[in-house]
Amino acid sequence: IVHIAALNKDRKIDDYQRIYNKIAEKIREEDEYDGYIGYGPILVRLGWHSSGTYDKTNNSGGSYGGTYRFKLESSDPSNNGLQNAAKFLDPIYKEFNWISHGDLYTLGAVCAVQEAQGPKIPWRPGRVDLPETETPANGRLPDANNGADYVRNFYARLRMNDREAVALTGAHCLGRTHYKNSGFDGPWGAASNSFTNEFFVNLLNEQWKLEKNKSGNYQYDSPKGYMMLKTDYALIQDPSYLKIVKEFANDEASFFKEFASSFQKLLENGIDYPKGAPQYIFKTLDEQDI
Ligand code: HEM
Ligand SMILES: NC(=O)CCn1cnc2ccccc21
Repeated sequence: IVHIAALNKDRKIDDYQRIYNKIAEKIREEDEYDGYIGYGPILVRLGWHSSGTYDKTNNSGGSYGGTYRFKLESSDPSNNGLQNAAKFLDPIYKEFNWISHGDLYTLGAVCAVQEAQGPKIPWRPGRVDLPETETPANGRLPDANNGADYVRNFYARLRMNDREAVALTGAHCLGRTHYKNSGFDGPWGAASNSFTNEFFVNLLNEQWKLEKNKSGNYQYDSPKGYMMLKTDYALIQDPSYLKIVKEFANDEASFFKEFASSFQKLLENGIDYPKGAPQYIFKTLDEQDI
């Protein structure tokens, strides 16, 4: 399968910055969502899940076709709860319906990371809406009840190495798990809407206890009320992953650098960008004094 980015000569950076600002202002405005966490974390998850269906073996899935908009994909149990992110973006799509769904979902995730004081994520437009027939089957997104070998194999399908895998999972500094969505709960402690390296600091510094939760799933809990999935905890069980966790816990700048490149790679998996395709780095609201 080949997906070529469509170059749209009529649209320049300020067109996309306008959409970025609309999303950023709406995140700022609707701050009460999910116990005042806000919409940032779930917008990041929507961009990740619409990209995480990618399979390098046949270059299928991924963000290009915007197929999350079809029932088959949005009703995947792995996508429970993401409807809230899609509903958040609906009015913005109606106002700027010249943008493709794939570009909107990924732009929303980039905006959410940057507005949470995370790193700048370079972004390229050109995804093209594909028909429902192109929707990938359910089951391509990862299952949290697994260890390091599963995590390594899963990320390999997305062309990610150990360093990229650890960096990407660092996005679990944002938001929280919800029983009704995934059968995991917590953290009772501070769920965050700021993008930091805390996920790695917590992994190394907290005492973790494997517990069976009320849904019958196993998760690691800490005295401070933090939680980790088994796939999170795997990052300190595996020697190669552990080395990288320590680096990112001690050097937030190196985490930010690796996250930015890995997240752009994740959001662009499966897309061929022609020579001269534009790449944008958006300004935050703060940088524009908005
Ligand atoms: C092995 C890989 C991964 C597994 C098994 C996993 C699993 C999960 C689960 C079970 C939740 C809770 C969903 C809910 O109950 O609402 C969650 C939330 C989240 N995930 Fe992951 N995840 C993985 C990788 C990633 C990656 C690569 C990113 C982004 C780069 C990411 C970003 C997020 C965010 C931001 C949330 C919070 C959403 C919210 O607060 O509503 N995750 N993840
Ligand atoms: N600070 C916390 O205990 C929550 C961090 N956290 C750990 N694994 C997660 C998975 C999804 C969202 C937040 C997560």
